[in-house]
Amino acid sequence: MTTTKIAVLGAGSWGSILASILVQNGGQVQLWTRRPEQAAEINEQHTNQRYVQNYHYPEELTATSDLSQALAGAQVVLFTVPTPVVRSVAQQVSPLLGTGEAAPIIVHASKGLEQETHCRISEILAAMIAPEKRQGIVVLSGPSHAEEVARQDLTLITAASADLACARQVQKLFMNDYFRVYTNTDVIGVELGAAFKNVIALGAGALAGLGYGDNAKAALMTRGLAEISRLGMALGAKPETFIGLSGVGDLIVTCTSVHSRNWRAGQQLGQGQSLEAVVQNMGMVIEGVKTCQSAYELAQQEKIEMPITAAIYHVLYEQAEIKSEIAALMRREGKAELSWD
Ligand SMILES: NC(=O)C1=CN([C@@H]2O[C@H](COP(=O)(O)OP(=O)(O)OC[C@H]3O[C@@H](n4cnc5c(N)ncnc54)[C@H](O)[C@@H]3O)[C@@H](O)[C@H]2O)C=CC1
Ligand SMILES: O=C(CO)COP(=O)(O)O
Repeated sequence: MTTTKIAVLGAGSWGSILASILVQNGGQVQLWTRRPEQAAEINEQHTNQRYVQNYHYPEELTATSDLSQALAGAQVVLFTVPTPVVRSVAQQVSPLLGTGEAAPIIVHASKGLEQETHCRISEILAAMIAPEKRQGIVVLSGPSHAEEVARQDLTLITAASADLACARQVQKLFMNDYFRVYTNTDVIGVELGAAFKNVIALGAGALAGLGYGDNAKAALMTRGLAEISRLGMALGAKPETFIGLSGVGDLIVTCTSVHSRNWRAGQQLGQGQSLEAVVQNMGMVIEGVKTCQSAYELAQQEKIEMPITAAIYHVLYEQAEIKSEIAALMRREGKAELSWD
């Protein structure tokens, strides 16, 4: 069996742990970071303390701050940088890729929408990387906190692509005894479920920060899923995707886990901290904050009712009080639960 050469771009918590799985599965991985000192820490100490504490990376994993070195001969290029920088990283990557037979499969594992354009990540990648420089674009998504994957807890995710053969190749690269991958062809549904669940997780954290209990959490998740599905379907997603791993699966994990940065950010907002302080102190990406604006604007554009998303938008962008937003949600006129009733 030939070894697959893989470039992983972004050495934060998710990129570094995905790189670790790929090495454990026999891949030849180059992990790219902008910061030479982080590459040195990974190569020499086999740690990445700022992002994943107390974890020893496989010694075969090599990191580099030289993008052309990371991409040299790569058959698979995995983007794991935060949504706001995907476009600029793809712009740097594109001139360094081979064409035709030498073109790699492009994979991404980021969960957000570009704030200004509302683009999904695969749309950004398709715009920035010419068709002759890629075999296909695959999205990896599902309930998967890096901290738990690091300790080899059982994790199931989805590899979605319009090109099923590419999704199957990526599935094969990642599958092992603790990491199981399903394929899906609904790229829109998988990407939108991943992006919008982060917004709802901010709300779940805020409820926890204010001391609300499990009833409120379950209500928010259920009605949040209804909003995600409504907007997702208006934007071309298949409804069944939202009851899959990248939909309700990821919504559950992000709304209930202390590992979630979005949930923790919401909790801190609920406890009265300012958004600026929360973002500053997290030191890692909180995708839901920017994606909330895109979701809010898309809902208005598509004329889709998304009261929970709108309430979170009012808190994040219009300095609304969380408690008054909750009161307004509870006082909305009575509705049928299902839109077809
Ligand atoms: N952490 C997790 O458990 C999971 C994260 N994700 C998604 O993966 C994406 C990345 O998340 P994390 O790794 O957790 O974020 P992180 O905040 O831990 O790390 C982000 C990394 O991107 C790098 N970066 C930032 N700006 C950059 C730029 N302009 N050029 C190059 N590198 C840059 C940072 O230096 C850092 O190494 C997000 O979209 C997130 O939603 C998806 C599943 C699980
Ligand atoms: O997407 C995730 C788990 O599936 C990670 O969520 P956070 O970005 O909120 O930590």
